[in-house]
Amino acid sequence: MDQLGPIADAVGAALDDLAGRDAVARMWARDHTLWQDDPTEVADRLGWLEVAGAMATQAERLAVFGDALAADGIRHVVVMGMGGSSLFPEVLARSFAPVPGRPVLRVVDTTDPALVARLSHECPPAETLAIASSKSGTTVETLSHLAVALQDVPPDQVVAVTDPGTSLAERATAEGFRALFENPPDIGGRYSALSYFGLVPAAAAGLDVDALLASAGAAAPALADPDPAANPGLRLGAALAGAVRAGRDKVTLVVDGEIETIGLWLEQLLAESTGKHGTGVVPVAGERLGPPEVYGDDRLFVAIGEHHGLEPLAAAGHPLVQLPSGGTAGLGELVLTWEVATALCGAALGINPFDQPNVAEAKAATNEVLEQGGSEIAPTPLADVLDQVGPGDYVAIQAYVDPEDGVVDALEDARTEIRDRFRVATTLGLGPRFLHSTGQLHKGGPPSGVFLQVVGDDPVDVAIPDRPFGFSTLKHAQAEGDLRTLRAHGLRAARIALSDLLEVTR
Ligand SMILES: O=P(O)(O)OC[C@H]1O[C@](O)(CO)[C@@H](O)[C@@H]1O
Repeated sequence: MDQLGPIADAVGAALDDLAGRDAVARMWARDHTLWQDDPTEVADRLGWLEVAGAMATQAERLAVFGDALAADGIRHVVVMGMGGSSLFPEVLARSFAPVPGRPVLRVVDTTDPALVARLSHECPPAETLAIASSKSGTTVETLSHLAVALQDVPPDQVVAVTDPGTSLAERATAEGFRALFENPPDIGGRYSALSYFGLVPAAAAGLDVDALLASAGAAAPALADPDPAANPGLRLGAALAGAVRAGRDKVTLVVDGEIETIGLWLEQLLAESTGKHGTGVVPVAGERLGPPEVYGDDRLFVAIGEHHGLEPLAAAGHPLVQLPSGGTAGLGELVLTWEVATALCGAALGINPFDQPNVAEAKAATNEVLEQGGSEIAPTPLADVLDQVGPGDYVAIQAYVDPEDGVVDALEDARTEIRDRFRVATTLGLGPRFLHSTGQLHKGGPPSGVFLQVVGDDPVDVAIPDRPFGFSTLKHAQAEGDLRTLRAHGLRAARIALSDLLEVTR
């Protein structure tokens, strides 16, 4: 049962507003004026509403594709993509046990050279299928990984998932890739989980695509119901918008262990969709659950599944929304419910939940650094930055490190310590993944972020074919470019020495 407490009035107002504008019906009718008069990046971004049904007609093709991989001796499937093109495959890889006799699914969405170097040892080229996933077909990380893969893997072990007509689609045909899956172009990256972007990796790993789609399909009628009592997406969207309006914009996700990594996907959906024009939901994913006294009065807790430790939070006056968890069997429903909620939250907040107006800035700054050469950035003492943290802020650790290194756990400890000491929300994003997820919110959302950037050293580098720089240079340029962009927005952002940040727990 939801316990909305201090945000109940604001949630009621959001529900009234959405009902008054006939929001649910207009959304399903693909009426872009629900969000803005200009149809650009709205009218052509609503294909996710019905994609589960459309994809059901492709289930046979996907099954044939998956069966053939196993028969051809493929043991590893590596998805190369960023943000919306890779995070749902990451959820699949981490939520489902490998299917016996089928390839193991893995995702690469980092420019950390240590991981890139390891990957080619851990996934022998003769047994590996590489999937290049990019809506635009132009994302530098994805194209760099593809270039590395093509050094060792023959084109008939490479697949492209992209929009029709992109340069990646042209390459798939010209270079004889094993398959090209052209995605419906009216679906934005972060809403693409139930399209080819999620389903091709699922089929390759031998997962039950039909079940995933059926779970979403079964949820659709309720999600189209204008009655909030019947529509969990409408209730959730109003709760998110009401929380933002009531100053509780730190939406803290507490997720069922089996599908824990859905938090990563939800983070990018919420942050990139709502974090703009100075407002938005600040999703807090993967933060350890604590006692009431470590939280400020800027939180809304959203729990998926049953958890110990929530009742004391509600009793202490923190608003709580509880959603059932269907585990892996309910993933399709969960995805569609949150997409509906996010789209309606955007309508209630008066923003377009389908664009990402600030993402290009950091990309441009990275290119500038690559062209002009990087600079030596002297680390700022952590204490100097933490001195600036106050109530209502959030501290975002942005770590350009090897995602599989133990340092990530140590950073989680540092994160918890900062949360407990300052009673502020904390996030931990791995670079450059977060640039395609929370990066939009950091720059365009509420200016309450305090950004701690750490950049791991690279004992080895990996060259990127056909580029004048390797992964290490790219990683450092991405970090520097983002730091410049955050500072250009007047935000509190600093490079911190990794050792200094880890010291915080001692
Ligand atoms: O699928 P693409 O075009 O490679 O883009 C990857 C990601 O980059 C972003 O455009 C923004 O960083 C996301 O919205 C998107 O999911």
